Parts: sequence; structure tokens; C-alpha cells
Amino acid sequence: MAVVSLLRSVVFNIFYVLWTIGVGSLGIPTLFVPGRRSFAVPHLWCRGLVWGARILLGIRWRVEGLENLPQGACILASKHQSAWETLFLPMLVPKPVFVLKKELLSIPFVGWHMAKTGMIAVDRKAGASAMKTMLRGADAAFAEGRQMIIFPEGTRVPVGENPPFQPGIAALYARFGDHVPLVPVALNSGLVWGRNSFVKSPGEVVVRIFPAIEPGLDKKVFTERLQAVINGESARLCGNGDS
Ligand SMILES: CCCCCCCCCCCCCCCC(=O)OC[C@@H](O)COP(=O)(O)O
Repeated sequence: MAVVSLLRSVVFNIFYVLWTIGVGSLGIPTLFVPGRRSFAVPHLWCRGLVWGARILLGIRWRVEGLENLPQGACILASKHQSAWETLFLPMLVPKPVFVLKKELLSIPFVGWHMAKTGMIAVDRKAGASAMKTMLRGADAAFAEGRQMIIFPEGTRVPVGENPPFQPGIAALYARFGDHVPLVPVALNSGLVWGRNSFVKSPGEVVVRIFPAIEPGLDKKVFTERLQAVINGESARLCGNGDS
């Protein structure tokens, strides 16, 4: 079995590079269209890789709670166990905007389109100025009615681990929580595509979308509520809690 998963992972990684160069090249003209943002390239790229993972690696998915996904501007605050959700979650929303680590902007093709589609790149080591960059970017993105995807943990986390949240998510809730719904997302992608694991295994990822957290909570109550939903439900989906 391990040999088959290894071979499938080799083929998928070759597909990943070819699909990125192909879509990235195809999309180069969109980089020069002034002003107007098109999400066609990010959506095509993500959809191709997620389906590639399904066909080549056997990684299926099931989404629960789609009815909780708001129209218009919103914040998807998601558990982060794998690169898989960075590809899958943008497929669920029309105008995705990620808060992402700035290192990603230096990746050829991918970085160009991330910059063009106004992703919010933050230097995770820059503290207060990173917070300012994120809040300014969020303000502009919500004014365009975009759906922000943010990983409160700020990094991919091994299954079963629940590190403290980065300060950004509470700052977003404090600044925009009264008019931009913040929606918790739990998942178990780390079971099939772990952090930095070259070999991926077949299986079903469950993505569970919860109703928005009510506005007006104080920072401590908000953070505890969000952690309980994201970490508690992800643990259940990973089989480390009563399902
Ligand atoms: C070729 C065309 C490419 C088009 C690209 C458009 C962008 C599509 C969405 C991809 C967004 C990726 C967002 C990643 C967010 C992020 O930065 O999360 C941090 C972790 O993951 C990695 O951190 P770590 O686990 O600490 O390595």
C-alpha cells in the first residue's frame, strides 16, 4: 500500500507543478488587466488541484453546513492541518481573499496571481505592523464584498494539536464583527495530507461550516467560543472525541 501511495504522490506532485505552470501561464494576460479583479485563475488552479488530488490520490471530500456560508463579505476562520484546505476553501466562495504568509508571494506564477487578486500578505514575524497590514487589507476586501479565509493558528498544525490562536483573528472580530459575519470551520484534512508530508493517503476529508459567531462578545469569550468550535469539532472529525 505504501508503495502505491508513494507512486500516486509522485504523479500528483508532477501534476501539481505542470498544472501551476499551465494555469499560471494561461493566466498571465489577467495580470495586466488594470484594476478589475478576476478570480477565474485562482478558482481554476484550486479546482484543478483539488480534483487532481481526488483522481490521483483518492482524496474525496464532504462539506457539511454550506447553508451557514454567508453571501457577501464574511470571514471563514478555519482549522489548518494541511495545504489541502488552502486549495479547497477558495472553491466555496466567489471572491476569496486569504491572509497568507508573505513568503508565498515569491513563488513564480502562484505569487504573481496572489498579488494580482489582492491576497493579504503578512510577515508573521512583524507583530504590530503585520496586524496593521492585515486590518487595512481586510477593510478594503470587505468593501469589495469579499470572503476572507484565515487560519487563526497561523500555521499548519499536526492532527490532535491545538496551539493558541494568533492575535489577528480577535482583532478582526473586534474591528469588523458587528457587520462582517465570522464563520468557524472545522476539518480533518491532516489525516490524509499532513503538514510537509510528501506521501498523501486516500480518504475522505470532512469540512464542517458552523453558524457565525454572534457579534459583541468580549475578546476572551470570543476566543474561547471559536476554539471550542474549531478545535472541538476538528478533534471529533479526526476521531479523537465522541463523534
Ligand atoms: C498558478 C495560479 C495560482 C493562483 C493562486 C491564487 C491563490 C489561491 C489560494 C492559495 C492560498 C494559499 C494560502 C495559504 C495561507 C497561509 O499562508 O497559510 C500558512 C500555511 O499554509 C503555511 O504555513 P506553514 O504551515 O507555517 O508552512
